[in-house]
Amino acid sequence: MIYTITVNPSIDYVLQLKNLNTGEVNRTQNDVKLPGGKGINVSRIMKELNIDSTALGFIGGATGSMFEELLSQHNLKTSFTRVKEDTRINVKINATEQNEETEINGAGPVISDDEQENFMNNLNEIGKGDIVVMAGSLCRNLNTNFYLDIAEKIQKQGAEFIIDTTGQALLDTLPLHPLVVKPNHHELADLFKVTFKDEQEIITYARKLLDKGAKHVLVSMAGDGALLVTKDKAYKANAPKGTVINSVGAGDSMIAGFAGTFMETNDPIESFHMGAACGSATAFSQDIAIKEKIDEVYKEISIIEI
Ligand SMILES: Nc1ncnc2c1ncn2[C@@H]1O[C@H](COP(=O)(O)OP(=O)(O)O)[C@@H](O)[C@H]1O
Ligand SMILES: O=P(O)(O)OC[C@H]1O[C@](O)(COP(=O)(O)O)[C@@H](O)[C@@H]1O
Repeated sequence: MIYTITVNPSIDYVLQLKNLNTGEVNRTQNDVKLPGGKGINVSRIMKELNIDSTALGFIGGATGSMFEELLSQHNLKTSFTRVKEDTRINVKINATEQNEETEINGAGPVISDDEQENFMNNLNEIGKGDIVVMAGSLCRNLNTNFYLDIAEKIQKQGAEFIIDTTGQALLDTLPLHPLVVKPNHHELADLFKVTFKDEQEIITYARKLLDKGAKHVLVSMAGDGALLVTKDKAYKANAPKGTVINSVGAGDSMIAGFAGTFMETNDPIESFHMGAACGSATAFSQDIAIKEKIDEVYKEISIIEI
């Protein structure tokens, strides 16, 4: 079984307007509320790929109830830990004529010690053969060790893990050998406080994550595609041409496609192909991609060794 952990889920409030003028009143042409958060998006893509997963995380308050209602139509297996404070609302602004996406993500609720303990106890059922995907930011008061504590616990119970987060929280878990990490190229540059001149430099820094313990490193590069880097080889997936509608969740979709396919095939290149297809298919969709779109985009992607 795959478990996804979204410590800090969100209601994604996606606003579409022609132009965003800061400091003025702006009116939307279209707006939708989606159940968001990185692990949630991973579970949703897995569902499209017909792979079973259980979504875990903290939800709370009236926004938490709304989140559950929004999620209910997706028929995911969930086992959330209820908390007192409100689930956050993340604002995503798509300015279509400016061709610009602006995101404002909330810090999330404060999680009490008891709530943290309930969450940890909920992980006791995870065991051998399971894969745990931990994704997204931590709620405002959680210690940066929180992911490390989870990784240590579920590894002792026999499970593998994948982590999609940034900064020190990511670096700390590398010695425990995550199955996959997927920084985007900006996050990878921030990790090492560098600026990349070209893809070869990206590959060099991706290999540093392998050296620190990651089993596979994907580097996503939005409209420029993605890289899969191994100790002695590197592969590139193209980003097919298409109309970008809402790229929120593209990275999560890539992880879901990679992890789900890897669990079934153990083949990193095929998994990379499916990951890239899921990422682009989501960028070309209003919401997280559906199966038909993923299949269509899959045919437009080639993986080449570089
Ligand atoms: N504009 C786009 N056109 C085509 N594919 C895209 C586009 N944006 C994202 N993708 C695909 O989705 C993947 C993940 O997107 P990216 O934006 O890099 O991740 P994140 O959301 O984590 O920053 C990319 O590597 C690419 O394969
Ligand atoms: O936990 P974070 O880093 O604040 O990100 C949360 C946001 O990430 C998303 O899961 C989208 O992630 P990506 O665009 O990086 O794939 C949104 O649904 C959510 O609002």
